[in-house]
Amino acid sequence: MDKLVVHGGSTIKGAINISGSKNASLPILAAAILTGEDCIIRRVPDVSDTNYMIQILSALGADVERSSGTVRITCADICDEAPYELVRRMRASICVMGPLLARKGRAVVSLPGGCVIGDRPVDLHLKGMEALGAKIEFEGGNITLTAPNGLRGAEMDLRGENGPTVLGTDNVMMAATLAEGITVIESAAAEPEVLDLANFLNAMGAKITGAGTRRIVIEGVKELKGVEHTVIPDRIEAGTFMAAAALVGEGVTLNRVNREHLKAITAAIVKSGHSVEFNEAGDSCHIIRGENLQGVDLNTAPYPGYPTDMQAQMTALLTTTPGISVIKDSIFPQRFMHCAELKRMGADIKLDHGTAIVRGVSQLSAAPVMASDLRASAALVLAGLKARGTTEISRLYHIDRGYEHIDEKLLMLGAKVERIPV
Ligand SMILES: CC(=O)N[C@H]1[C@@H](OP(=O)(O)OP(=O)(O)OC[C@H]2O[C@@H](n3ccc(=O)[nH]c3=O)[C@H](O)[C@@H]2O)O[C@H](CO)[C@@H](O)[C@@H]1O
Ligand SMILES: C=C(OP(=O)(O)O)C(=O)O
Repeated sequence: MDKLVVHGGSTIKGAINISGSKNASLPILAAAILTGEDCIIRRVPDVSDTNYMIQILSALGADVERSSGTVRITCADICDEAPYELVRRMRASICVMGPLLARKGRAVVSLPGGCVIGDRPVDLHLKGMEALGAKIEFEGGNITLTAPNGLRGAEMDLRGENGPTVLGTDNVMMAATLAEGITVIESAAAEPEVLDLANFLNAMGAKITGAGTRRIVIEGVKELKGVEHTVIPDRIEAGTFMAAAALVGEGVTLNRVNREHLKAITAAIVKSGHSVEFNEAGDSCHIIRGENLQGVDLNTAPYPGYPTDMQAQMTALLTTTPGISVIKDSIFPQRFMHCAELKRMGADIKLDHGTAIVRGVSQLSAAPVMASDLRASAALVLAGLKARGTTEISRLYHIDRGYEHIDEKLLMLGAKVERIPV
């Protein structure tokens, strides 16, 4: 369990490359199950979540090779039961369910448990699989789905109480690629990661239209083939470094980004008084810390709204932004574990039913803090960069789930950070 020591109070400057998206990579790696041919996936970030997904695929019988950012997967002969010991470590392992069911006619996957960011049910995933004709049974903490005669296309609405489901849309879309007939998903998630998965599946020979909108239509095909694909840039990693640049930057450039995917995050950072300039191609941006800053009100929403995965980091930025900011998380109303730790560093935050009311203070002070989840840990790193003194962040494995070599990237920008193996 490594620790990160952040010596606060210095500035960051320079340029870094943003990695491939963790949340696009995970379902794309799982989608390789849909074919017996070789899939080559590039820019897969070297983070523990993608490593777990690779371990799950290997345990299912896939032949997997990883060399830096490129992963080659061949699922010539695979079994249909995902091992609990691996699945329980990562909620996104649920994305093997759709591909296994479509390819093997049966899938056994552990029911994911609760999570520190809130309740994370899979009822919408199962609603979709049932609509495609799967029989579902629960036993011993596992879900068993069967469709011995194959899946059939169907129309369904996957809207939940808090909006669409990203991995639920991915799962059903993957299952429907090999179903007989046409599937229509209404109230689908429109996140860029869903579109990236659809592009991967279409390159494999699937017939998917409408991905990236609220209505996805999938015409089932008999089989899919191997393909090469490059994963989209990680918009949350980019947003996190944008927030760092806004907090303590002296001119920071982020390369390998996608302007379109960053609109809501850019708007929030600009509204709080900083400047974000993109190059003409929209794949690089330069952030200059502002002088006349103001609080902003945010509410997380499905894409193209403000992403819940950037809520904690923006909360950290706003702790030292003058004025009052009201931050609501409508997608995961309990996702405020970072606030207690930020308060230990001197932040003025009041929590009220899924809303954080942040009153900007002039300075944070370093403290030993504990990471509770992936984005909460990123928020603590940001606060540590800004704070006076040395902040020690324990349970760094949370941040290693989703940020590729974050300490090395911060060092490249001139931050004073040290990873201490414990
Ligand atoms: C690996 C990955 O890509 N993870 C992302 C994905 O998670 P994930 O796909 O698991 O999140 P969902 O989009 O499914 O969750 C959105 C909302 O729907 C609810 N819900 C979800 C499924 C379901 O069957 N029933 C139900 O009620 C959830 O509790 C939540 O309130 O999207 C989230 C929302 O953008 C992000 O925070 C996660 O980083
Ligand atoms: C919550 C996240 O991931 P996961 O859905 O895998 O827990 C995230 O990436 O912020």
